Amino acid sequence: MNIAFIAHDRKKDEMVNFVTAYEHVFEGHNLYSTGTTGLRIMEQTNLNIHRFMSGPLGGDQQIGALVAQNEMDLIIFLRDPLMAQPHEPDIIALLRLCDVQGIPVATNVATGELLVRALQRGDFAWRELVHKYKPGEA
Ligand SMILES: O=C(CO)COP(=O)(O)O
Repeated sequence: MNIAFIAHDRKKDEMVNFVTAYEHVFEGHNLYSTGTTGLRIMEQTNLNIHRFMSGPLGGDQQIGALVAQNEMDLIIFLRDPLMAQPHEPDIIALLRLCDVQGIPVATNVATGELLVRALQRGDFAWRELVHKYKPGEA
């Protein structure tokens, strides 16, 4: 599965702890992140993550481009609900595209845990069908 990690600054420690706890689950998947989030996770784990630009510089939009193509299977996006972000429109756009494509997205650790356990159980197998039959393809 293609999985993306994104965390705002005051949520980065929480993200690192979360990914570390489930490192054994994530290690078998293709991992993506915004710039600084991915750096922090890679410093603390043995995971290999494809890092896009930092969020304020367009990283959310880069991940959004994969979502638009229905190529992202799961997004863990730990947003900071108590601090305004300069790139708020990019954040809203990414979440909107997740809803357009029906992509599972967790915006807090509690939901993240549920989705990761579902991933472990094989509940994401339907995404393989999505990858197989992309819109516009025969
Ligand atoms: O701002 C972000 C998401 O909106 C996260 O970006 P960084 O991972 O580069 O800090």
